[in-house]
Amino acid sequence: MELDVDSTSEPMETRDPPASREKSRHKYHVQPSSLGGDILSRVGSPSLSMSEAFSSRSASLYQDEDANFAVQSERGCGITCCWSRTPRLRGGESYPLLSRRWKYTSNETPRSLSQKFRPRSFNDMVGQNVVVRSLLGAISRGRVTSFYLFHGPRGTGKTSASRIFAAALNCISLEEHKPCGLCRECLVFFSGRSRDVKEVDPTRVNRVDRMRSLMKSAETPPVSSRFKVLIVDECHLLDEETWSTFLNSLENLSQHVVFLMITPDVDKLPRSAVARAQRYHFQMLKDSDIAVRLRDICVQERLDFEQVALDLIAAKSNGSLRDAEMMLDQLSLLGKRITVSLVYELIGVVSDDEMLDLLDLALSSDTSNTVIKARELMRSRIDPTQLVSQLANLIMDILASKSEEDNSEARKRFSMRHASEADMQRLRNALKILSETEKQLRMSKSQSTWLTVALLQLSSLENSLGANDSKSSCRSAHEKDGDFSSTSSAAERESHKHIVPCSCGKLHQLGIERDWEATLESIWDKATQLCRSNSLKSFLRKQGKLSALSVNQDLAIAELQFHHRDSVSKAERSWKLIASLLQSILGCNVEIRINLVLYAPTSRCARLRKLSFGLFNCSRRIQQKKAKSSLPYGSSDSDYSDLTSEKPMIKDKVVLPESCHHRLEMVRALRSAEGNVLSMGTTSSHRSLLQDNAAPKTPGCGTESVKKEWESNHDCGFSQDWLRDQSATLCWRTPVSPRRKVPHERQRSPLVGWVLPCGTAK
Ligand SMILES: Nc1ncnc2c1ncn2[C@@H]1O[C@H](COP(=O)(O)OP(=O)(O)OP(=O)(O)O)[C@@H](O)[C@H]1O
Ligand SMILES: [Zn+2]
Repeated sequence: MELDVDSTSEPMETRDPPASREKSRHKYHVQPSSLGGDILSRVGSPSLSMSEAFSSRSASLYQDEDANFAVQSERGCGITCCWSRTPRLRGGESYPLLSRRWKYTSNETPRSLSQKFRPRSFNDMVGQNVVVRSLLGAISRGRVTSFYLFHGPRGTGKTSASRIFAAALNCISLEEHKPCGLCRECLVFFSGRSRDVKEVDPTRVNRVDRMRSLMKSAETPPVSSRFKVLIVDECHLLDEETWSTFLNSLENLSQHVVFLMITPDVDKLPRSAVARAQRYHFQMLKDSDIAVRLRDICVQERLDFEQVALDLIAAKSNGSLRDAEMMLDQLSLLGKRITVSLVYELIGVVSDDEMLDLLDLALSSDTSNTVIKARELMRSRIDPTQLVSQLANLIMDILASKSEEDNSEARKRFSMRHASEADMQRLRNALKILSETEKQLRMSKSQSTWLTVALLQLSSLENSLGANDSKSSCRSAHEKDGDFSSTSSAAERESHKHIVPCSCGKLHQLGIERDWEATLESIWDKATQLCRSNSLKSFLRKQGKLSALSVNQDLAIAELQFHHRDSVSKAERSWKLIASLLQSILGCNVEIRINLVLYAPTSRCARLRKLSFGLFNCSRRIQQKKAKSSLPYGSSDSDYSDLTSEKPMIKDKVVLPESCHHRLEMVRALRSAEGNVLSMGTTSSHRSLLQDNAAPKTPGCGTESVKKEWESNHDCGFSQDWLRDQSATLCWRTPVSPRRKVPHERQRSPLVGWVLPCGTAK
C-alpha cells in the first residue's frame, strides 16, 4: 500500500487523534470571517481561495481503518492544520497570510491572542535567536539534513518554528530573509494547500506498516516545491519499533525529504533516534522577553495595562509565552485595566509580599498568626497546592538571591531579617518540607489541614536546626537545675533538640521566645483530627495532651500527658495508632511517651499542685509507610484494632497511691530492696540509672518500712509483679525533692517528671 502524498483533491476534515485532540481543538479552529489588510490586496491570488484552503483544516494522512488507509490519505493536501486559524473567505478571493503588519479586520475573531499572534516568520520568534540563526544558516548554506528534532518546554515556539522552517525551506524568494510570505511557494504553504508539507499525526502513524508506507510515500518527488517536509509533533508518542522503522529508512531517503520531529520531552525518545537527529533545543523564554512581547500585544490590542502587571504575568508563566499570552487573554476579557492585583486575583496566586509575611510567621513559630494567615489566603484566593509551590518558588528565589535590584521592599526586609547561614539552612529545610507536602497534598482530601501542618513544621524543624547555637538562658537553667535534661543522656540531648517547655511557658531556643503551648496544641489538634474513630478522637482530645516534642531529622519523641490512670491505660493500648497519627503530621518516625500527671489531693502534696509520673512506653520506631502515612488513621475498626493490638504497658490493676510523691519514693525503695529489679535493667547504663534513682533518699524510708507500708497499702498501690514486669522499661525520677525548695514557677510546670527510654538511658 503506498501513500501518495502528492495526489490531492478536495480538502477533507481533519480527524484529530485522541491524544492530540485537545491540542488540535485549540490550535486548529477556523473562524468564519474574512481577511483584510493592505498588504493582502497588493499580492496576487493563488489559484484556490485561501479561505477554502484554511477552512479545509487540511487533510489527515490517516484514517482509522487500515483498509482505506492509503485511499484516504491520498486525499491529503498538505499540513493538517489551518496554519493560523485564518478565517474562511466566501468570495473566492485569496491573500497571502504572511505580513509583518498583518491585521485582522473588525469582523474577524481569532479565538485567542495566542492564535492571533502566532509567529509567521523567524522575525516574529521571541527568545530563540540561536535556533533561528542556525536554521537560517542551514538554508542559506544549502546544508539541509533529513531529520530535525525540535525539543524543549511547552509553549516556547517549537511548532511555530517548524512551520516557519518548512516554509523557509521552500521559499523561492531571492531575499535572504525567508520565508518571504509573498512568493508562490509561501502563498501556497500559508494557504494550507501545500502538497509537499504535511503534519503527521504520531498516533496514526504509530505502527510499523504505517511508518513504512509513510517513508515510501515520502520518496516520491515533491509536487512543486524543493522539499517535501513532514512534521511530526509530539513524536515521543511513537513506539520503539516505529522509530526503528523510521531510522532504518532514513538513510535511503532522497535529498528532498525533510522530517521535522517535535517533542517537549527528548528523554522519552530512543537514544538512537536522538543521536541521528539535528537537535534544536528551545529554551524557556526569559521573563523580560515575554514581558516585551506582552507589551507589544497590549499595544496592538489597545489594552490598558500596568507594565508591572505584565512583568508579573511573565514571571508566573514559567518561561512559556503561550501561557503568558493565555493569561493576558483572560485578563483582557475582563475589560479592565490590567493591574497587578487583577493578575493575582485571576491567576490564583498571592503577592510575594503576602507570601513573605506568611513565611516569616511560619519561621518565627508564630503559630496562631501562621494559621490565621494561611487560612485567610486559602479562603480568599489560592488553593493549597498552588500556595505550596509558590512558597517553594519564593524560597528558591531567596536562596538564589535572585535579582537583587528587582527585590521589593518586603523582600529586602525579609532578607535583612533572615540573612545568616543558619537562616539559609532553615530555608533549605523548609524547601524539603514543602516538597514532601506537595506530594502529600496530591493524595489528600484535607489539603488545607496538611498545608497548615507543614507550615507549623517549618518552625519545628527550625528548632532542631539551631539548637546547638542555643544561648537560651532558660534552657541553660533547665540543664543546671537537672530538670528533664538531667535524666537525658548526652547522646540523646545531642540528637534530639527539645522544644523545651520552660516554666515561663515559652520556648527559648535560639533566644527567641515561642508560644510553645500553642504549637504543641496545634500539632496535637491536627494529629487527632486525622483519627477517624470518633470515640478515640474525642478521648484523645479531651483527656490527652501533647506536652513536649523533640525532633531531629529522623525521629520525633512526643511526650503525651494524661490525668487519669485509666486514660493512660487506654492510651497505652492505642499507642501505635497515636504514634501513627503523629507520624503523619510530623513526617518522620515517632516515639511516644505517655506521662501520667496527677493532681495531688492530700495535704502532704498540697505544696505541689500537680505531680507527674513519666511512664516510658516502649514505642518502637515505626517505619514511615508512604501510602499509609497520608491516610487518616483509625478509619475503620479493623485498622484501629490492628494498631491497638499491642499489649498494654500499664495493667489495669495498677492503682496509684494517694500520696503520689510519697508512693514514688516507696516504689524506689522497694526497687532497691528487691535485688532482682536491678538485674532486670536492660543495659548496664540502665541498671546504673535504676540504681541511682532507686536509692531511697527520704529519711525513714528504709526498705523494711517501705515494704510494710507497701503491704498495708497494696490495694491502692502497684502490684509487685507488675513492678517486676515493668522494671525493664519503667524508670522513675523524683519529681521534686522534698528538701529542695521548689520555685514557684516550677510548681506550675506540668512536666515535673521525665522518663527515658531504656535504650537511650546511658
Ligand atoms: N518563541 C516564541 N515566539 C513567539 N511566539 C511564541 C513563542 N513561543 C510560543 N509562542 C506563542 O505561543 C503559541 C504556541 O507556540 P507553539 O505551539 O509554537 O509552542 P510549542 O513549543 O510548540 O508548544 P507545545 O510543545 O505545547 O506544542 C504561539 O501561537 C505563540 O503565540
Ligand atoms: Zn517565499
